[in-house]
Formats: sequence, C-alpha cells, structure tokens
Amino acid sequence: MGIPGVQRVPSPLLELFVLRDFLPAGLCAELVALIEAKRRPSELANSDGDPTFRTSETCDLDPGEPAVEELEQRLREASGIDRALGEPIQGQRYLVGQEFQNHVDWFGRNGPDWEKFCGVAGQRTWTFMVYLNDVEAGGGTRFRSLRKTFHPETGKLLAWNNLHPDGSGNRDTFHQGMKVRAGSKYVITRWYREKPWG
Ligand SMILES: O=C(O)CCC(=O)C(=O)O
Ligand SMILES: [Fe+2]
Repeated sequence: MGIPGVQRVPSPLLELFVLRDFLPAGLCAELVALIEAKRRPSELANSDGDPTFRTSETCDLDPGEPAVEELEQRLREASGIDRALGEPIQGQRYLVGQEFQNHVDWFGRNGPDWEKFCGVAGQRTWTFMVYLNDVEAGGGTRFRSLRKTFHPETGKLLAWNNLHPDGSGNRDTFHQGMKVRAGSKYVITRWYREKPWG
C-alpha cells in the first residue's frame, strides 16, 4: 500500500490500512446505482445456518461497466495485486437494522468448506472494502481485537491482510458490520486469493 495518504493502523496484531477519499463521490454514486439495480440477499459461507448472521443484500458487479472498470484500476494501483487474483467485485447494501455479525473473511484449511470455496483459488489473502456513502447512524466496521470501529465515509478504503506471514488465518482479523441505525449503507468488498480466481 505505497500510495499517498494511506495510513497503517498502528497495531502488531494485524496489517490494516485506511485511505480516505480513495474514490471520488461521483464514482461512489455510480456504484451505488449499480448495486441498487442488481442486488440479491447476501450469502453465508460460515454462519452455521443462522439467518440473522448476515442480513444485507449483495450484488456481483459487472466488470464490463465503466464505473466497475475504473474501480478495478484504482484497486490495482492501491493494492499492487494482480486482478487475476481477485474474486468478482461485490457490492453490499445494508438498510436499518441490517448487519454482518462478527466473522473472519478467511476459510479454515481443514474445515468442510475448504474444498468448496478454496479448491481452485486457494485461501483469501487481502480484503479491500470501500464505503460508498455516509451513513446517518451505525453501520461501522468493528475490529474486536483492535477495540476499534471504523465509520463509513463516502469513498473511504479499508484494507487488511487476513493472514499471518506463514499463511495461516489471523484471528485478530475478526470484524463485524454493525447494524445500521439510520439511513442506509453501501460498501464494495473485494477479496483476493492465493491463486487466480479462474
Ligand atoms: O460491512 C462491513 O462493515 C463489513 C463487511 C464485511 O465484513 C464483509 O463483507 O466481509
Ligand atoms: Fe468480512
């Protein structure tokens, strides 16, 4: 993350960066409109079937859309990671009361989901998340280990390494999308893998 203005959150527990105004407001608005047009209920890889665990809606963004291509290029510049390692870029929408409870983005290597979710592309490495709007109340992203909540702000990027240097999952990356209390919340989520997504 060698780009101007990026701040590493000082902690030995995980590698986490914040960059305000990563995306201009106009691009954020275009992405919100795309999410609105194509959203569906979010899926759950690791909720043990609890329907309250992740109550947002998700959208796979079409890479052919000019706004998504622009986002892709900006993510490439910021991350230095080849887009081939990226999962399809997603958008998420949370309305009042919706949330994503405490979880990690990486998968257990010996868990039942490993083959299904990681057989081809391997483990998730980095998460890049961009807030697309200011939320009236609530909707922060809380990292329990850091005792820190990041607040949504139009265009702000949050990026963290899900893994330890030896490639094992870092439990200090547990985080949650807190309930939106007023307004709505739109975010971009982009996960990178060890190997090409395909
Ligand atoms: O919405 C948030 O603040 C967190 C989203 C998240 O953790 C995820 O989509 O994996
Ligand atoms: Fe997450």
